[in-house]
Amino acid sequence: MPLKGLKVLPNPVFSELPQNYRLSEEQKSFYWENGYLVIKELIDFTSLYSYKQRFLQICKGIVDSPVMIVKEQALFEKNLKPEEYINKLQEILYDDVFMTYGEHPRLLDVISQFIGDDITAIHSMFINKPPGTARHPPHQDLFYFPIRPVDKIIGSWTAVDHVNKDNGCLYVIPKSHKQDILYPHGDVPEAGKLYHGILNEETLAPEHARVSVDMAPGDTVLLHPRLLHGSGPNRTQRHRKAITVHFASSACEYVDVRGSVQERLAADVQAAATRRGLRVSYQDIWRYKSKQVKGVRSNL
Ligand SMILES: O=C(O)CCC(=O)C(=O)O
Ligand SMILES: [Fe+2]
Repeated sequence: MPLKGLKVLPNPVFSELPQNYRLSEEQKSFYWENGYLVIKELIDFTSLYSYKQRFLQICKGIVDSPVMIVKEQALFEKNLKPEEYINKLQEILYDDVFMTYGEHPRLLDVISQFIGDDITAIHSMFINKPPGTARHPPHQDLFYFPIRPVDKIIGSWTAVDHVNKDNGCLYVIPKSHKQDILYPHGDVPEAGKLYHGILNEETLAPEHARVSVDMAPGDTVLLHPRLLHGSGPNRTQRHRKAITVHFASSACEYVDVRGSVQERLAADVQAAATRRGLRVSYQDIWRYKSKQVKGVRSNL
């Protein structure tokens, strides 16, 4: 019988590694110059293990969790086990176990060295990427966020499994965040309906400008929200698990995206909410799904 309602206590003690992490000047300037920064072994194995376990418990339906489950349709149609077709879990900030990532003291210490001590987590996912998953086309995360200023938003993506080119690791286009351009995004070939990518991607930097980010479990890459990045298909028999949260300074503001390239997505998201009987603005949706993780909540 499923143990619905089983309460799994979060593990607030991260004993394997120190709770703080001081960045060097070189690391900080690498981030601002290139739009990304890899930090080796930032997250401890106890935490990573608890995220893997939580994912499997959710797949098996033995715990209650408020996360949103996203399936890869082509894999779902093959009658596989849930962990072989569930591509990702969204909105993980209010899950008892996954929330320990967005509130991880060592990660927040790093984040505060870029955006200050008042931090709101705005977007969150656990990504499974099972064997056979399609590519995630090149995109800019800022396309999704009705929040500015851009330099006060930062993404954190931690490898839970080993990730390399074969199982669809991330790639980045270094320095692409430096141009003050937010590209139009939409449906693109081979990416299914799950992901938006930049339209006319052939006009972007050539393939060889892409830098693959191979990572071991616990390694973490920080991403500037305007940086062009994506990931390849998973061509192996291994999963490619990762956990990711975007953070913004709580002093950021919601902005009106009408008249911008973000307008259509905002209208689609709002229309979907309206169909479910929710009369809320796009900004309200972002307000509901975000969470204060450090300091004082002000504008967001
Ligand atoms: O994990 C991936 O493959 C890509 C994740 C990503 O860039 C995103 O969801 O915005
Ligand atoms: Fe992304």
